[in-house]
Amino acid sequence: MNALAATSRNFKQAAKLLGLDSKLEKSLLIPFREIKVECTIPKDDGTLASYVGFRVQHDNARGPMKGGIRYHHEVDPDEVNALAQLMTWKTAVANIPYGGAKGGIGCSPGDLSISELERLTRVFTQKIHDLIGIHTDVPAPDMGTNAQTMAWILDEYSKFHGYSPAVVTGKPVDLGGSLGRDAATGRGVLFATEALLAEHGKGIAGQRFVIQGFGNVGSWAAQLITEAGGKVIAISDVTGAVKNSNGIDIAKLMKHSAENRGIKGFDGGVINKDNADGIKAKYIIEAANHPTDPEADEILAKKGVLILPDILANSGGVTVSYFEWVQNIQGFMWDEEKVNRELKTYMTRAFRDTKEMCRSHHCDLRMGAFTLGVNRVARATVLRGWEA
Ligand SMILES: NC(=O)C1=CN([C@@H]2O[C@H](COP(=O)(O)OP(=O)(O)OC[C@H]3O[C@@H](n4cnc5c(N)ncnc54)[C@H](O)[C@@H]3O)[C@@H](O)[C@H]2O)C=CC1
Ligand SMILES: O=C(O)CCC(=O)C(=O)O
Repeated sequence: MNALAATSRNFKQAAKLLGLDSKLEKSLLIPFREIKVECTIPKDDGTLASYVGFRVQHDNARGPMKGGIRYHHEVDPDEVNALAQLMTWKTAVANIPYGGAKGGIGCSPGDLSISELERLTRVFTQKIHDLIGIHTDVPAPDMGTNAQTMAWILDEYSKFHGYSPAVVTGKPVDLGGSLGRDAATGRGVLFATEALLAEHGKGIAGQRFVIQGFGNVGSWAAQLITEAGGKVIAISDVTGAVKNSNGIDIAKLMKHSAENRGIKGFDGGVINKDNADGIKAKYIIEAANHPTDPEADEILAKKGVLILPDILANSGGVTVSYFEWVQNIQGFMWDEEKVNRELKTYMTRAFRDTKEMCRSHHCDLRMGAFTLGVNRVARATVLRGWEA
């Protein structure tokens, strides 16, 4: 099942549990705006190369649309649509005043030089600058993009609209980025995992963890879990996997990964209906977006595996993006301790609110988070008089 079909299926199930009116359900599902642009750049060797860039703005009932920009060869309209929709429910689960959006460019960032990436980012920004903005749509990093990408977007956007640091989040601290944003998604994963384990009378210390992906989110999660006393016994990325039942030395692996552009030697794979049955974990924390097929969800539920869903587990990134945007608008910088303290408050609250929906709708954590998010967006939509 493709990402959009799976996300829409989860949404429809939540709408049914909430008893939403069919017209409202339809209007919540259809994206506000879908943008597709051609981005042609001169390569370093003088030849021209064309790429397709997307930005899907899914919903703005609760505030400006918010979501990352992904550079990956598999980026396509369906995937960006699904990820934009997930952002709408995620910002509502986190209870931050945003809607949802997502963007991407179909490219292999590892095959482009830094100056080619800069030209591509600037051309993409030129094509979409009139459709994003501080109170309209605020991009951030996602897979294949980082703080430097945000700095280029900020600079290009500012040429058209004047200096506007709040137009992107996840930017370098020197340009108004928030302290703690780099680690925020991984730290939020730690806080959400602590909240889940506490429900079962457990803590991070002494637990064994397996992590798929070792970029921004995976490496920070590994580092913070280790600091909290957890044992990370296996990690995979696109280049391979490492395993050590005594616990992997994360600092050494980070150095190796930076020097070798990944962990080599093993083919990674996502969770799907073919491998879900082989999973022995008791808990799955979805630090990535949409890593589990609905078919795999069903298999894992039968096996009694508890899944902490993406729109809750990885909401720490967009939550600190919100703190960054607030700091930019106020022109006042928070210290890192305050960022991390507030993040913990937001993550714990999101977990508690999700559990409350699980209890009142007799559903699992994924449906708890979906009903929570969808209900908040539905209420805002009705209050604004948009449902008819
Ligand atoms: N960066 C952020 O703040 C947030 C990211 N996310 C999600 O987290 C996930 C990771 O994002 P980032 O860490 O930012 O990206 P990144 O580009 O920094 O790292 C991605 C990592 O995933 C690995 N990977 C890709 N395909 C894989 C596969 N099939 N098996 C094993 N590993 C694989 C890559 O080798 C790399 O280590 C994405 O799904 C993203 O949408 C969610 C919330 C916020
Ligand atoms: O920080 C943000 O605004 C968005 C992060 C993101 O793309 C995500 O949560 O999937």
